[in-house]
Amino acid sequence: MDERMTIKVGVLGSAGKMGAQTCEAVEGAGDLDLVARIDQDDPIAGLVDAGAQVAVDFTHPGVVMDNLEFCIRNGIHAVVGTTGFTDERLATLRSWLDAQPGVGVLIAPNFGIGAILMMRFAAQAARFFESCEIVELHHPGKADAPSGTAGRTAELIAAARREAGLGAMPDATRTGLEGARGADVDGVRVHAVRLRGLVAHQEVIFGDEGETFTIRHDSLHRSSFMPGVLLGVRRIVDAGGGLTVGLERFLDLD
Ligand SMILES: NC(=O)C1=CN([C@@H]2O[C@H](COP(=O)(O)OP(=O)(O)OC[C@H]3O[C@@H](n4cnc5c(N)ncnc54)[C@H](OP(=O)(O)O)[C@@H]3O)[C@@H](O)[C@H]2O)C=CC1
Ligand SMILES: O=C(O)C1=N[C@H](C(=O)O)C[C@H](O)C1
Repeated sequence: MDERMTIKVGVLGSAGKMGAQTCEAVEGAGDLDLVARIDQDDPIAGLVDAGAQVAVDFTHPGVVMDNLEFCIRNGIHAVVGTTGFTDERLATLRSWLDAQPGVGVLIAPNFGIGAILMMRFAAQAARFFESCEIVELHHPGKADAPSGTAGRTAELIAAARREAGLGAMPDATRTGLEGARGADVDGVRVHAVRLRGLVAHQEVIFGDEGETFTIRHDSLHRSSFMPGVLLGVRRIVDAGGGLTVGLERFLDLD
């Protein structure tokens, strides 16, 4: 490919588990050019010096907003896998992007194609079952719980239940140790497992009279996220600016 046609990519969190995998994937893509590796102690201005058009962020919920403020202000598109995006944070991003027309940001709770389908199928199934709980399972190096994916799945299920007119799920628990019933995310119970040997896994379990229905997704290696990351990089450049939440928006699922 003509070098002038390549997309110049910088990676934030480049020494981390996902950042390192992303650097390798970008270097292996003929249409992308890895121009900057930025980790904890490197100045983020390196993105501008290197002429990055797109920054991929796999850092930490505590620093990602500062990174995005910098990228947007400097006209650099961003593809973000880092977790921790509340409605309030998304509103802040929209206001920053309004001031920089043409700059695009993709926030993707999960880049795994199977994980996106899991979320989609869970939302479809939600209205047919009285009960639903989520079990997410990850490596013990994960800083946040529950996972961003589990939070997003719970929100999608809750929205589908509301639309179908379903009320609260049955649960007779009156006593118990704190945490035993997991976290309540929009009325959906989410349980987080942290275990050596795991990468990223999730089960969505539905139940009703006489039957259960389980949807399970397993990321067995971080390479599973890379086709989604590269797709996000390619699509954000032509997205016309603004905020996109969820890689499914680029997958033509409907
Ligand atoms: N959307 C998706 O599909 C996926 C999302 N994730 C999410 O991505 C995030 C990163 O995960 P993971 O790679 O496992 O985490 P790691 O802890 O392995 O990597 C994070 C890296 O970012 C570095 N870092 C911290 N602050 C900055 C900063 N200001 N600028 C640049 N780099 C910085 C860290 O340095 P130091 O260690 O010194 O702090 C570390 O090297 C998490 O939020 C995780 O949940 C993970 C997998 C898939
Ligand atoms: O930290 C991880 O590893 C992962 N984080 C994301 C999340 O919190 O949903 C995506 C995937 O589950 C891996």
